[in-house]
Amino acid sequence: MLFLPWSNEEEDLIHIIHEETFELYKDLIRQKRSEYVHREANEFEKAFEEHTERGNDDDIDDKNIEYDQDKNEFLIYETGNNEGDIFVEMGINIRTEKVEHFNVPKMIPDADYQRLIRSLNNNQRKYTLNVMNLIKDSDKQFFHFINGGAGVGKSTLIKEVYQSVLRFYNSLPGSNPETIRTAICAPTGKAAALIDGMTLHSFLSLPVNQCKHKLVKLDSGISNRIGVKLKDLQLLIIDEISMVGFTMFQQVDARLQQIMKSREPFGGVSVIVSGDFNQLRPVDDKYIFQFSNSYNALVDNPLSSLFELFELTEIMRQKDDKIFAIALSNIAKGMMTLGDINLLKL
Ligand SMILES: Nc1ncnc2c1ncn2[C@@H]1O[C@H](COP(=O)(O)OP(=O)(O)OP(=O)(O)O)[C@@H](O)[C@H]1O
Repeated sequence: MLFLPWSNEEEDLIHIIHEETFELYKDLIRQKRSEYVHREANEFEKAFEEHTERGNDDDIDDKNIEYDQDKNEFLIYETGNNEGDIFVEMGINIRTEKVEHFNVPKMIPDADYQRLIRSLNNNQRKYTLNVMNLIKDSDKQFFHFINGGAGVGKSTLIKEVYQSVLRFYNSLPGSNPETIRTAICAPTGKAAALIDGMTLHSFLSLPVNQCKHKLVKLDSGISNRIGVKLKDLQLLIIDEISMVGFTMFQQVDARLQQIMKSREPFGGVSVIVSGDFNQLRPVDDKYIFQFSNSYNALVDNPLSSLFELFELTEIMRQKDDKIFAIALSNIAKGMMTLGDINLLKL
């Protein structure tokens, strides 16, 4: 009935005998439905499961990233925090007129910033000072990985670091607040919204379809326009890194090299990544770092070997949330207590 055209809600939809109306218009309903529903929900689930199983069976050939010129797969997204191009995701080959859009970094009000800084715990504070010293005192590129279980304050920390770095850059004489010198991103729209950032796809115009393992080279005009916007980029912060797969991480590296016109890793841009590898894993891809249960990195990715590890351990969530976060952390370590089991049974 969803697909039956109507003009008066009361007469056409509410005060009717549904079975009779359906019988009367079933051909039209089926025809309209077929225009919108191409696959049933359970078919999607089945396809997704099959795809995941296949992905697990044969590991991705990471060397197989190709660079080619296929403009349809590569679009500059119109809005900040979207997940990508809906037409491309649906496999519809429509060229829509696009304009690149960057969220110009926004400083939070002074009072909020001071409150944020004052609320930091010791480790968060130490880490911030470390980053600020690196930013202020040298041009040396750095790569950090902030690791820690659920609720230890990783997102809070990177939001604060981003604000601190932004303030520093904006305080430099002659600085242009419209210039993007630091950016904060996440792999999904939801995660990006939580940190007031952009998706990696939007920010770096990455291809939506990760399965093809192709990074399409930017059209030179687009590349130049992005290059102008990002030419001063010095620090990229990425949250929820566990959801960024091996392939996507390489694409971030390649895209930054292309935009910054530099063969240095990540185009010479410093990178801070933050996440918990016991939480969500990448869709249809393997982790960028491989971890054993004891959190030791078994480095099999040249990019991951660049990263210095920083751990946050103190769970910052309040009351009930904190108990839940501890239970999650125990599960991740394979050390569940009876209390944890009972909590999850409720
Ligand atoms: N220093 C702090 N003082 C007080 N509360 C804090 C502090 N750091 C973080 N929090 C609070 O703890 C909670 C968890 O923080 P946050 O979301 O930053 O953790 P996370 O490690 O990113 O968690 P997850 O991995 O589950 O996303 C939030 O409610 C946050 O406001």
